[in-house]
Amino acid sequence: METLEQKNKKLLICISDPTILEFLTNTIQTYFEDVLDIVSIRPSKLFDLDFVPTAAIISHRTVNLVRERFPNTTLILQKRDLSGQALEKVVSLPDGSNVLIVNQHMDAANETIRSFIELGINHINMRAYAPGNNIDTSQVDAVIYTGVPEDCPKLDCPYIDIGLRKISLYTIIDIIRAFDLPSDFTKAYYNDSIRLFTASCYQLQNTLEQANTLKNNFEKICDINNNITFVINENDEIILFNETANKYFEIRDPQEIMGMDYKEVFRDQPELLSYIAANVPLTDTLVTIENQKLLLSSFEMDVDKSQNKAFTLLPLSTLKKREGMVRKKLRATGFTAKYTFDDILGSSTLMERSKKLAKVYAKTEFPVLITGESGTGKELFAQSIHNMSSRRESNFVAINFAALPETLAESELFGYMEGAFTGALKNGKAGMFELAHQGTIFLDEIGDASLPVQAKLLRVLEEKEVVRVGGTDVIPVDVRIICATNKDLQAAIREGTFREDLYYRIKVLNLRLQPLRERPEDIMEIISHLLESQQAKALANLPNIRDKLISYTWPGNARELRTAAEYMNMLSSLSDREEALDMLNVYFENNLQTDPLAETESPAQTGKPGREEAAVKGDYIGPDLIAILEAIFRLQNQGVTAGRNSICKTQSAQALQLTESKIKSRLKKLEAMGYITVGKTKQGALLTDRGYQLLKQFIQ
Ligand SMILES: Nc1ncnc2c1ncn2[C@@H]1O[C@H](COP(=O)(O)OP(=O)(O)OP(=O)(O)O)[C@@H](O)[C@H]1O
Repeated sequence: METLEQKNKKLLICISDPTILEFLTNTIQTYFEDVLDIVSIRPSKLFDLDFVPTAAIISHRTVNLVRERFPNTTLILQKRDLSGQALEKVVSLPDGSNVLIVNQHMDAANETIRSFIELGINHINMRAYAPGNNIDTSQVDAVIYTGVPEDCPKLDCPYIDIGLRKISLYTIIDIIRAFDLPSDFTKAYYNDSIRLFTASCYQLQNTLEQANTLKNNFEKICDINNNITFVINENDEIILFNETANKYFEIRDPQEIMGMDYKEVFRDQPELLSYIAANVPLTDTLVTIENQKLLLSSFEMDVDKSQNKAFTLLPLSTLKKREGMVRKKLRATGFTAKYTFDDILGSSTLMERSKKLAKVYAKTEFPVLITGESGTGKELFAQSIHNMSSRRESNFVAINFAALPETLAESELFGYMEGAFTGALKNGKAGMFELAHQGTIFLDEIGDASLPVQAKLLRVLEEKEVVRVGGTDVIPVDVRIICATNKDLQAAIREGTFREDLYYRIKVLNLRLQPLRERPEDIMEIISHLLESQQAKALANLPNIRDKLISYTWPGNARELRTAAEYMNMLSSLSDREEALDMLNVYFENNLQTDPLAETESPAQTGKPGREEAAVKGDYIGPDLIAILEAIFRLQNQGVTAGRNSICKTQSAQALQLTESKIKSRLKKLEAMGYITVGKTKQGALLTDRGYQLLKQFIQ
């Protein structure tokens, strides 16, 4: 046996792949050519050698041959590493890609696969390939080769050259050991290989980066909702303190408090300290920190067996701001009144009077009941009243009882709690009354509300608070009520389908909108506004068309007028004028037949001193005259003499700011019109029958 001293300096390199053989030989020579006698050969030349090398660098393919030829020689299995760049290319392949690893020899290709796996590359499916090796290449997404493109099969996919791989540090160390060389020899190689080492850590580095990104994201998420957030671990140490918390507690160096005991950090906040120390679940618990009220909540964080606890603090002032913003958003999503009095067309005496009265109502907080046939503009008026009221900045929430199924009415109006019924939304839902808080709720077609719903509505109007379906908490609501109906509510009360007590609650102020047939002057004004072109306007003004429009009874009122206007707009675009006229006449014949009922109901036939009559005569009956008539009526009923002074003190006169001198002139006017008599003595003003009939039309 050779002793250590007797060792020769011969290092054999025996590899089948000529490219790798040359590459390995060059690399090993770079480091050892001064101290070792390096011989490199292909396996076929093995038996030509006439010396026994101390060590031999071999591959998986040549190991048996060399062992057989030189049984006492130290065998060093060549190991190579990948460069960082090569690794990056491989790592960036999409997950699950089918990849061919190509080398001139299968064992070398397999060795590359082994090194990839050792380096933690496991997101791709790798198969070895060498020229002449018959394997299925139909499902290949990428080909990886080592410097020799000729070895690769011709496929339609990306080719990645990872170049010749560097010799591994282990191989260098094995050579040093085999020849008992001083360890200094590793130094030169170490400098080079440190880069390789970094590459080998590529995956680890990536994972660390991902973890860091996740941590940063988490901290950002904690900041997004602007809640003060901090996390404490089981040793009472602060392990997270978000940006909002830093600002709120005025922490100059956030890093400094990481790992600090929370009792130290919050030493000046005894109330907060006691809540944290109590170790009980907290949900929106009210705490005071430096005279400011905040809501404190705690959350157990059962992550990876840790017993961390997160806390959030939300100042009430922030909560209020958010509530305001949510309300604004709700308004933006549909709870808005878009119409104002300027959108209400018609300047007939009756329409002017309705607008005047409604504008006065807008200044008050009283409930308004708007009555009138379908399409007379009840909702238009309701929206305009809201928009002129002090509540215009808040929601206008409209609910139509004719379209609201009985089963949904309660939950829609008053909201519900989570789990109140099958299909109830998680976290429950606010009802229309809550959404209208500080604004106006418009209860359209109130005459269609069922008796049980009427009972609940009455309760809300009286108590000014709601309780959600399935809940117990009482929620105060500050809402102005405007109701509308085209039904005769007094008849409904007689029939027992409408509650009398509710009727008096909602009808504090009454606005009766007249149908178009009672104010024919408005027809042409509204229709001309809706006609888009000059041709359409000219068409409408043709004498026979105009007569038809005015004499028609318009049971659908302005809504029907809109439809007629749309039809006329469409016809006016026809180039053949005669044809347009014919079609219009057909439309009138089919649709606009004078309603015989309306004619028998006309004021002339009923003998009533109707508003139409008054308007035609030029006797304008403004809201001030009606208010005075109403005041006289009420005083008369109370047995009080209706003089200037007593009328002036009534609610209706005060709402219109009528002075005694104004009242005096109006009393004269009413007397001249035959609606009142004014006694010369203490008797005061008295309603005539005519005056009573007129007033009845305004006050149901
Ligand atoms: N004076 C008016 N000027 C302009 N448009 C009007 C006028 N009156 C009503 N309209 C229009 O007619 C249509 C019906 O109006 P609105 O919905 O306010 O009537 P309504 O009395 O509430 O009807 P319904 O009782 O059927 O609900 C709307 O398109 C409205 O803009």
